[in-house]
Amino acid sequence: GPDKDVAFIPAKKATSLAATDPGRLVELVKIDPTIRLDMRYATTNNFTGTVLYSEARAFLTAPAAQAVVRASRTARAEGFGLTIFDAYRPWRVTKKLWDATPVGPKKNYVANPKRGSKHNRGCAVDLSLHDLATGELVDMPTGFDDFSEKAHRDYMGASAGAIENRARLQRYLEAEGFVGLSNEWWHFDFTGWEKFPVLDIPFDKVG
Ligand SMILES: C[C@@H](N)C(=O)N[C@H](C)C(=O)O
Ligand SMILES: [Zn+2]
Repeated sequence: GPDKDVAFIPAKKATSLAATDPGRLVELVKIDPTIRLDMRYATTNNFTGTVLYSEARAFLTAPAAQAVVRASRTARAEGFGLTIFDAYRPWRVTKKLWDATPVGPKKNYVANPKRGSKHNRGCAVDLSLHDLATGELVDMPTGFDDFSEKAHRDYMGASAGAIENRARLQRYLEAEGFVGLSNEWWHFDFTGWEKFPVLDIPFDKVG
């Protein structure tokens, strides 16, 4: 598990999240069926090249999930949909991602399992936008999990369209209480994440 001072709910305590607990994980598509999933860690199409999730499902704590739904509504009104790459991530998967990342600068793009990831708390989301008219993902400065400086939120070497789309995504999420991670244009943390424990509940035990 993570460091002793990190509040941690291991897999065997999965039932300790009551239905009324604000930290209870909510499945995004159940509260907004228009949200599209491209859960990359449920496929080999991710930086590890291995399947890390047995199911392609996106969960967040209730307040974070509701905030994503509000962002989705604003996006849709302007002709865009949300495509989710990752949301709640069990702690054991953060451990695997960390171990799969070589020592060096790429470690800056993955949370250290000793502290846990905000994804483990159901309070971080990785996502992009698709164009509702064409169904295509919009142009962004990089693909998901590009661990280079081109992924930085302030990287200005991308096309004007990609920079505009990155700003649009940031505007939708920041209006609803998320803060963008400086290194990764696709990653947003929900304000107040400190109040939620690091979880290691597998998807099939979330309920
Ligand atoms: C691995 C990448 N998708 C990611 O989520 N990075 C942040 C820093 C994390 O692991 O929490
Ligand atoms: Zn992330």
